[in-house]
Amino acid sequence: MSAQIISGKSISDTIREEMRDEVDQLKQAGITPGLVVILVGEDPASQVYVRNKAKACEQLGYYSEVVRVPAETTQDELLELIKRYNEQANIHGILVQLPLPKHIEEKAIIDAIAVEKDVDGFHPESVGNLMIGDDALLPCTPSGVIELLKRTGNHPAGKHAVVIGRSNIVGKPVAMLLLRENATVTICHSRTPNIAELARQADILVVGVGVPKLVKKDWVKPGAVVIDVGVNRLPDGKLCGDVDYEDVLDVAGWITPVPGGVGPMTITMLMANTLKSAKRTQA
Ligand SMILES: Nc1nc(=O)c2c([nH]1)NC[C@@H]1CN(c3ccc(C(=O)N[C@@H](CCC(=O)O)C(=O)O)cc3)C=[N+]21
Ligand SMILES: [Mg+2]
Repeated sequence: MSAQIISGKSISDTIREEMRDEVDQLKQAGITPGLVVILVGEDPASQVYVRNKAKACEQLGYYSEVVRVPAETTQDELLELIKRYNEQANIHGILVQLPLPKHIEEKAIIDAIAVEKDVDGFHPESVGNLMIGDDALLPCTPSGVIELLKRTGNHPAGKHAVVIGRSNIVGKPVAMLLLRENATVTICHSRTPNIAELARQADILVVGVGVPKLVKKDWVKPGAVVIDVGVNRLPDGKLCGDVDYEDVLDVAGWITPVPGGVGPMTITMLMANTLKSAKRTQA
């Protein structure tokens, strides 16, 4: 038996279609959702994401700006730029593409973004609200993962979810969202001695560590749902996940491909967050 492929591309298209009415209504009320993406330096991988985000904005009729500043931009200059967009009423979401050049402290930048425009969900106040279950803009990749699960009928409630990775942008928030959905959650990381054994107990396995093809078929329980958050650029230019897709395909019950899995969902959730933020400005 071969796993069912979870098409993030197609689910993403569905969600964007579902959003269209809401966007149009808001625009008729005089509010066009606006997103600014700030790109520091010339990282070629970042360029692709930025282009995909701009495309999604165009498709949904958002106002979008892409601000490209040189890699030598100082922290103060970047803070000044953020301050400007914090105050700009036609902008509802601010995304500063990470990682930043070494001379800029990421925390200072994230902290400076107005929490109501924090469409990445990386601000400490957004993270805190997620943790206590209050209303918040949720981080895009983790909320995309939850959407993929729910929309394929793989509801997390009562399941054992194993998360490999503990980053602030993927592992920790996705674990918290799975918990909120009533899964039992295990978080594994580089110092976990028996990762394969724990992974094999997962009904839902979420992997986001940045190690190409780390997860092999003997890490996966037959029939499990495998969500691959990895986006690794191989030397040949091809994109590859943290899961050995070919190897895992005939043991998993469900699997996300890379590309075409979690990636498009990240962008769609960014669009959803921007819409949510824009709607909140309505009287
Ligand atoms: N502040 C910030 N927020 C982010 O959300 C953020 C970031 N910084 N830095 C970089 C990572 C990475 N990321 C991706 C988004 C979309 C795809 C995506 O659309 N991937 C497509 C293919 C893209 C391609 O072909 O290269 C896919 O998987 O099918 C991938 C990766 C957002 N990130
Ligand atoms: Mg994001």
